[in-house]
Parts: sequence; C-alpha cells; structure tokens
Amino acid sequence: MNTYAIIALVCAAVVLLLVAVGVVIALRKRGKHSPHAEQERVDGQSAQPSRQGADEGGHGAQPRAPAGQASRPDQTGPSPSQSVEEPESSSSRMTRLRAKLAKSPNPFGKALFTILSKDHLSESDWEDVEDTLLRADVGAEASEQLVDELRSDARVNGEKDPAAVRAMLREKLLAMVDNGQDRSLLASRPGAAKPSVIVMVGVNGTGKTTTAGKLARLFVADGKSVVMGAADTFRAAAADQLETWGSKVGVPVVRSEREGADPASVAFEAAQQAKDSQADLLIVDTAGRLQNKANLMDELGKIRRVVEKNLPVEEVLLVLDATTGQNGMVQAKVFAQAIGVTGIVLTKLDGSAKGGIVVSVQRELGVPVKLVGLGEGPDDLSAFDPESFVDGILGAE
Ligand SMILES: Nc1nc2c(ncn2[C@@H]2O[C@H](COP(=O)(O)OP(=O)(O)OP(=O)(O)O)[C@@H](O)[C@H]2O)c(=O)[nH]1
Repeated sequence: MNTYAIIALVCAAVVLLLVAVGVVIALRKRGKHSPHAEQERVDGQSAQPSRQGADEGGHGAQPRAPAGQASRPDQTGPSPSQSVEEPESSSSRMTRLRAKLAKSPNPFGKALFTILSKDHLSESDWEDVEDTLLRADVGAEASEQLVDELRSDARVNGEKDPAAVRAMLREKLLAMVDNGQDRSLLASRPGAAKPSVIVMVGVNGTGKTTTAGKLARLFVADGKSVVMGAADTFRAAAADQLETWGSKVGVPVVRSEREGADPASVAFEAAQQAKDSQADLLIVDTAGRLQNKANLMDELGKIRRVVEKNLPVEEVLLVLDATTGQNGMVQAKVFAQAIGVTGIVLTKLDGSAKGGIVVSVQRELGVPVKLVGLGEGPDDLSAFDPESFVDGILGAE
C-alpha cells in the first residue's frame, strides 16, 4: 500500500469517527426531550404545589378557629401568622351546654324518683332517700330538710301518678338549688367598674387557669376587651397555659418571665395595664393553694390589696372541682374567710355524679354558684341555670 492510500484510509477513519460522535451527541440531545424525561419534569413541577398544599395543612399546628367558626383579624397580641378565633356566641353555648348538662351523670334525681314512685313508702325507703341525697353531696342538713318536707307532703304518699311525683320532686329540688340569689357576674351588671376585676382562687388543679381562659373567651364573644394577669407564678407552665388561651382570642396576658416571682407584683402590673388600656375586664389567675397554708392564704389577701391600689376588686370566683365532693366545702369556707368570695365556679360537672355540692356550697357559704365547667373544650363554660340543672339530675321525662 502506498503512502497516499494510507493517508486516505486514516482520513476516512477520522471522518467516520467524527460522524459517530455527531450521531451520539444528537441522540443525547433528543434523549433530553424524550416523553419520559418530559414526564419527570412535569412531575417535578407538580410536586411543588402539592408541597405547598401540605404547608397550608401544616397551619393546623397554629391556633385555628373551631369548625364552623370564622377567624377574626388579629387585633391585639398574636403575630400576623396566628389566626384569632371567634369564640362561640353566648346563645349557641347556652343551647349546647344545656343539652350537655341534661346528659351529665347525675343519677341521684332518678334514684329519688324511683323510690318516691313506690306504692307504699316504708321507713327503710325514707332512709334510702336520705342516703341517696347524702351520696350526691347534698349535705346532711339539706338532706334532712328535704326528707322532712317530702314526708310531710301529702302528695308523696297519696299521689302515685309518676308525672305528678316527678313534678313535685322537681319543685322541691328547684327550691333547694335556686335560693333566689343573683347569679350574674358583677362585671355584667349595670354600673360595673371599668375595668371590672375578677380574681380566680382555689386549691390545686381545680381548673382556675382553664376557667380564666374560658371566661376571657366568654367576654370576648360578648364584644368586651379583656386583659389577663398570670399571678400563678408558682407553677411554671401556668403563665404559658394562660398565654395560649389569651393568644387564641387576642387577649393580652401580663406575666413575669421569672418563675417564683412575687404574684402580687404581677397582679399590680396587670391592674395597671388593664387600667391604662381601658379594658372592660381584668381576669387574674392565682396559684392553687391548700386552704391550711396560712402564708399562702395571706398572699391572696396581698394580691387583692395591691390590685385595689389601681382598681376595685369586684369579683372573687372560687373554683371548686365538683368531683371532690364535700371536701370542697371545707376549702370554700377557708377561702371565703381569707379573701371574700363572691361566686363559685363548679368545674368538671361533666364528670361528676355528685351535683348535690351545688346545694351544700350555696347553703353554707351564702354565695351563689355562678358558672359551671362542663368539659375541657374552650367554650365548655356556662352560666349556672338552676332549672336546667334540676332537669339534668331528674333526667328526661
Ligand atoms: N372535664 C373537665 N375538665 C376540666 C374542667 N375544667 C378544667 N378541667 C381540667 O382540669 C385540669 C386542671 O386544670 P387547670 O386549669 O390547670 O387547674 P388549675 O386550678 O389552674 O391548677 P393549679 O394552677 O395547679 O392549681 C386540666 O386538665 C383541665 O383541662 C371541666 O369543666 N371539665
């Protein structure tokens, strides 16, 4: 093979190589636009909005308006990303909680009805009536009085129509529960101070903080402006708990960052702030305390005194846990002496079969039950309504 032939062969090989490289590059370029690759790109883009969707769902971790309720624009405390809830309206709450109260486990009315509907009441039946009342925490004195009244009522022995016996029992129970006292909160009465102050007191764990939060919602639902004071500086989480309640409905909470700070100074600050901001209400939460700890009880007196440097303390609500029964009575008396109690909040009535405490606490303290807690839901706090309560304990007709 001569030199020219070799050069020609090399040239041909180079040309072939260049053509092959060109084809490979062209194929690769086309490959990038293949339907499969296009699908991947589209999927990649569609994944973006779906992640955004997940983020929107993720707002569930932040405060949300309860189902069926609208969010309000942020007005006071919360950051712009937080929605402010609109608490349930008073009328809707009353209807819902009346139905709930009617279903609450208070079997003593039904037990009494069963005994009193018998044809002949023996001595042991009357003892059963009294036992039933005592077990329901009606208290010894009130139980005895009710039994005496029932025994001397001719209708009990003469009347065997169940509807008539029920009506008679309803009348007697209502007379025991409804002593004619005004149960409205002082803050809701005409001529109330502004800001009107409510101090929450009680032993540990009765539901003071929860009730303070629910109460704030109740006033917000009625269009009032509220400030809360976290004077429970003893339990580390109490101020955070109150702040969570407040932030959901745009209620500012005055607190100390220091655990164990002087509760009276927090209460003083809160009163100052409520006054400066011309709020309608100041709700002060205090630490749970045992009624036999004299220094803690003195502290309550001090809280009251310092608040009164700025504002009159119109209402002191003693929060009692309905499930603790007659123990609550001892507490109630000591608190009434230490700070002066204007009303009772009976919490956890949803979980108690001992509604009779309503009767004993009112009798022995001369203070009305103003509110009842009927659950852990944010709007499960209701004004106490004697008729619904008695209908609840007697059960449906
Ligand atoms: N079922 C039911 N639970 C309630 C009610 N009120 C409060 N609770 C619950 O009772 C528990 C104690 O409530 P808190 O508000 O922390 O009690 P507290 O009195 O502030 O507690 P201390 O500050 O430790 O004295 C919580 O689990 C509440 O959810 C109610 O009406 N019904």
